[in-house]
Amino acid sequence: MSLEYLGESKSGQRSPKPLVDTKHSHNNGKEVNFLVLGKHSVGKTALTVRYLTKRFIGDYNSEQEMLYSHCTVLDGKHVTLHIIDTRGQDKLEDVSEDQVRWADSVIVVFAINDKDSFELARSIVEYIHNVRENTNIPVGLVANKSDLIDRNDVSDTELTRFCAEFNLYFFETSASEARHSVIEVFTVLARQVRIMIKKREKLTRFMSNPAVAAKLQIQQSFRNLAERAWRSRTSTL
Ligand SMILES: Nc1nc2c(ncn2[C@@H]2O[C@H](COP(=O)(O)OP(=O)(O)OP(=O)(O)O)[C@@H](O)[C@H]2O)c(=O)[nH]1
Repeated sequence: MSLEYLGESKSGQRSPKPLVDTKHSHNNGKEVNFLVLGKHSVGKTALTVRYLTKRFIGDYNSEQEMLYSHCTVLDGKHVTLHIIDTRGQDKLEDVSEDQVRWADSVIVVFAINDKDSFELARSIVEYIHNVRENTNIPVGLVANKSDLIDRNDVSDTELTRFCAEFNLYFFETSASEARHSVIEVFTVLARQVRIMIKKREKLTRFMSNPAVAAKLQIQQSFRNLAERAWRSRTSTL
C-alpha cells in the first residue's frame, strides 16, 4: 500500500479553488476520485484516516481540506484512489459544485446521533443528483458512529425510503471501532465505479462500430417516415 498526501486547502467557500484538476480522465478505471461530504464532526476525517492508515486517532484537525492519493489492489487490479476529505459543511451552500463534478463517487456521511447531520446529508444527496443528472455515479450514504447505537436519532424507515428514492449505497460504520465497516465503503464504491466505467466504454465501442451506426440510422429513418405518414393521415381526418 502506498499513501501520498497531495495538498490542502483552507478555503470554505462554495466553489473553492479545486485541489486537483477537476477535468475528468478515467484511465480505464485505474483511478477513482472520491469526495467525502457531510456536516462538521460526523467523522469524515476519522473514516478517511481509518481507511488509509488503519488507525483511529480520535482528534483531528478540522480546519483543513485534504486530498490523499492511495494505491491499492481491487479485484486483482491496481487502482489509485484520490480522496478529498472536505472541511465539513454547515449548509448546502458550502458544497463545491466543481468537486461534485470531479468525483467518480461521493461519500455522504452523517452521524447516527445527530439528526441535523442526516437532514444535511439528505440535501447534499439531492444536490448531487441535480448536478450529476446525466452521469450516474455511485453515491454512498454512510451512517457513522454506529457504536453509539443507544443514541440513534434516525429511523430505519426513513433511511430505507431515502436510499430507495436516490439509489444510494447504504453503509453503517464506526470509524472508532470497526475498520472493516470503513473498508467496505471504499471497496464497494470503487468497484461500482469500475463497473460503470467498463459498461460506458463497452457502449461507446458498440456505438462507434460503423455497422451499428448504419443500422441505427436506418431505424431512425424508418421511424421518421412512419411518423410523417401518421401525421399526414391524422391531418386529413
Ligand atoms: N464514537 C465515535 N466517535 C467518532 C467516530 N468517528 C469520529 N468520531 C469522533 O467524532 C469527532 C469528529 O470527527 P472528525 O473525523 O474530525 O469529523 P469531521 O466530519 O471530519 O469533522 P470536520 O472536519 O469538522 O468536518 C472526533 O472527536 C472523533 O473522535 C465513530 O465512529 N464513533
